[in-house]
Parts: sequence; structure tokens; C-alpha cells
Amino acid sequence: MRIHWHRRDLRTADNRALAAAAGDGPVLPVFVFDPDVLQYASPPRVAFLLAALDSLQESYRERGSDLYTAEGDPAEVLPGIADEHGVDELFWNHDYTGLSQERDERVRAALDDAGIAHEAFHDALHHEPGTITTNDGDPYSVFSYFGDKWLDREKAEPYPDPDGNALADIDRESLPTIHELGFDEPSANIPDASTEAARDRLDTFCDDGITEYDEGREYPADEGTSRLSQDRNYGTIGVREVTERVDEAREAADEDERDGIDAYRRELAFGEFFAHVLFYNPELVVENYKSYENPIDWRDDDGELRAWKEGTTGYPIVDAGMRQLREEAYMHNRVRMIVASFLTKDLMLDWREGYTHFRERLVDHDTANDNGNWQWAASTGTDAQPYFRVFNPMTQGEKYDPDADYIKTYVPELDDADPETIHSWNELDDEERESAAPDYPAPICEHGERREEAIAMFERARGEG
Ligand SMILES: Cc1cc2nc3c(=O)[nH]c(=O)nc-3n(C[C@H](O)[C@H](O)[C@H](O)COP(=O)(O)OP(=O)(O)OC[C@H]3O[C@@H](n4cnc5c(N)ncnc54)[C@H](O)[C@@H]3O)c2cc1C
Repeated sequence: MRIHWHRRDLRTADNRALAAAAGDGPVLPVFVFDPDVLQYASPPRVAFLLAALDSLQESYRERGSDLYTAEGDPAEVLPGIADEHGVDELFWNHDYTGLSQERDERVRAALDDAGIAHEAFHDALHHEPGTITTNDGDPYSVFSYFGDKWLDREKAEPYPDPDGNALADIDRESLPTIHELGFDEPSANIPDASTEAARDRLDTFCDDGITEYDEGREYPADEGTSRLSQDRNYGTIGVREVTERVDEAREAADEDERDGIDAYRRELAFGEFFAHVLFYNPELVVENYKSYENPIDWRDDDGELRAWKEGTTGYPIVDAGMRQLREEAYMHNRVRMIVASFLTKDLMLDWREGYTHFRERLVDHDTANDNGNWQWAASTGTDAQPYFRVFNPMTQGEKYDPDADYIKTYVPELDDADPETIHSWNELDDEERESAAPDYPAPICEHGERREEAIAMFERARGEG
């Protein structure tokens, strides 16, 4: 008997380690609720995890098997399950964060002690760390070169979904509830979590959206993106299956439409780039990638941090984004960039405050992508936004949400205001604001002044101030 240990691969289809284990089954599928991982979790992600596990369990049950779940340190729990079921080999797919790598090291040692064989597979990325490097063999710190190589490489086909004959004949009880795991129900609406739901999202996007992705992805009021990030992060769908479907759409598209599809493929590469960066630099979870001569003198301002979190800064696009995050545990990418720039450059608050808030709120939080993007916005990351390039939240709002549809969806206080008023909110006097939208706050800071101060803050860090 073999165990397949599910972690961030909550599916049976296109699952490399599971397919390998099933090649010489029977396979006992296992998931372990690990307190070390759960301490960094949050209600939206635990809710999504439990729903995805429920669907995974159901798909095993339909094949006459079940999902074996346990709670505790995997290094202790897994050898026990293996012993109980006469398992001689354990399979899993790699995870690339520092925390996972340390845990896997301990699990390997425990299995070695117990005389149980084990094998780990690269599954979550098309191209694992170490396979896309500079000509000298070093990891890339600039995305564009990495992206070109990533796009040129051949991609593997999806792995087969095991049938019931390859699975252990077991019968288990139901999953724990979110409260039993120590979390409250999320206040945000969470997307459906299953391989079917992920496939539906992928189909919808490939049938309608992907060919205009290069433009459409920038406008938060439009449904121009795939909404697959939580599925990629929890593995409810495999990367090869996504690429196969995207390639089909590309085959059917004409020359112009392929630009949109290629832009999407490049974003997939971007996600893998950040996974490589974190793999080689696990300390980035808490430390800057880019070193400055002096420490960056981030401000400390609880009131402004609270206004940012609550979406009451008086900058409409920022507030809309922060409220979308609260209501949906999600935020559009363009708006994530705007709110991250606002926190780090207008409010001059440490990117770690923003990263932690996103980690607690996003259903699609992924250490590598969250951290890589926050450090990009804060001018501390790989290939980061130069410190002197500061997004203007008003012109960003006007350009990417010209009719203020996105803003009005999340900021009802501005419902009766026209787009021009909304996009010049920072230039109005108190009386004009009072008459246009009496319940919406005045800006908490002046963008032009803060931009100068932020540049000066970075120049001091560079030893130039
Ligand atoms: C400050 C900030 C924090 C972010 N935190 C996360 C996070 O925790 N988890 C996460 O998955 N993404 C994060 N992103 C990246 C991006 O915003 C989301 O992946 C995207 O909005 C998810 O929606 P989607 O699946 O519809 O995206 P789509 O536009 O359909 O993108 C498809 C896929 O491409 C990848 N991708 C897209 N944009 C980016 C990007 N900017 N960087 C890296 N990969 C990208 C993702 O894997 C995504 O699922 C963050 C971006 C910023 C600016």
C-alpha cells in the first residue's frame, strides 16, 4: 500500500504524485491538518480549504475509497498512519516555501527512521526551481528574461486521474468544522471550491475573456481575468490542465486574439517566477530583497493604517479596493497595485503591514505571489518599481475606472456623485464634498506632498539624503 499525502494539490486529476502512486496502488489518500501551517491561516482560506477537501473526499467516495484526514505534526502523524495500514511508500508533491521545506525535511527524517520509502514530485509549477536560470546557472532576479525562457519551454501534458481500482478501500468520517479547527466563519463570500468549479471558471474565461486579456485585465469593473488564483494556490486544478485548455483557446483564436492569450500565459510565468524567487530566498517573507545602504525609515501611524484597512482614506479607488477585499476576500490585480503603492508610498508604512493584512484577508493568499508583489510595490523587491515612480491614486482611478463603476460597487457613499467629481475628490473644497457625497471622507493626506516625502525617505535609505 502507498500513501499520497495531499497538501496544496486538492484534486485527483492532473496530480503528478498521485498518478505516480496509483501506478502501483492501492493508494491511501491522506490530508493532515498541521497546526504549524494553520497558525498562518485565516477564515477565508480555511473555509476554502475545507470546501475543497469536502469535494475531494466526495470524489474519492464516488470511487469506493475515501480521504483519510488527521490532525497534528505530519512528522509524527504520517509514520503512524503508514504503520496502521501497512504502507511501505509515501508520495507527495513539492511545496516551495521555507516553512514547507523545513517540514518536509522533518517528515523525510521521520519516515527514514520508520523504514518507510518516500518520493516527492514537482507538480505545482510547470518548471521547478533550478530549471530556468541565467546562462551562468544562477536564478533570475529579473522577470522578463525568465518569462521568455519559461514561454519557450515545452510543457508536460496532464497526468491521468486514478480510477477506483487504484485506491484503498477505506471508509472515513466527515471533516472537522471550521470552528473545530479554531476559526470563525469568514465574513466574506468565498468562491466555490472544487475541481468542477475551477474548470467552470477556466471554461468561462477561455470562452469569453482570454482573447482580450491584455487590455481587459486592467479594468477592475470588467470580469476580464480568470479568477483562478485560489484554485492555483490550493491546487483544485492542475497547471497542465490549465495550460492545455489555454492552448486549445489559442489554437481556435486568430492572430490578434493570440496577443490576449499570450499575455495570460506570461502572467502564469510571473506567478512561477515569484515561486522561484522565494524558493531561493525564503527569508523574504520578512526581509527586503533589495538592500539599501540605510534602513528605510517607514512611518508609524495607526490611524492612517486603520483608514487604509477599513477603506476610509478619502481616495476612492483605494477605498473601493480595500472594501472589495473585506467583502470578497479578493481584490483585482490593478487595484492591489494601487493600494500597495498607496500604503508604502503615500502613507509610507512598511510593506509588511500590507502583506500581513492581505495574508489574513485574501482567499488566494500565496506566500510567493503576495510577498513578491508587495516588495515590488514597495521598491524593495526583485525587479521592483523604482522608488521614485509613485502611482497617483487619482489618475489611476480615472484611467482604469473611468465611469467609477468599480468604485461605486464598493463605496455606496459615492453612489450619487458623478465620475468627474469622484476622480477629482482630492481637489474639491469641503463644501463641494459635502454637497456631492456627505458621508464620504476627505482625503487623509495630500498625494503630491507625500510623494515628495516618500522619495526623500528612499533617498535617505540610499544614503543620499
Ligand atoms: C500587492 C499584491 C499582492 C498580491 N497577492 C497575491 C496573492 O497572495 N496570491 C496570488 O495568487 N496573487 C497575488 N497577487 C497577484 C494577482 O493580483 C492575483 O494573482 C490576481 O489578481 C488573481 O486574480 P485572477 O486569478 O483573476 O488573475 P489572472 O489575471 O487571471 O491571472 C492568472 C494567474 O496569473 C498569475 N498572476 C497574475 N497576476 C500576477 C502578478 N501580479 N504576480 C504574480 N502572479 C500573477 C496568478 O497565478 C493568477 O492566478 C498580488 C498582486 C499584488 C499587486
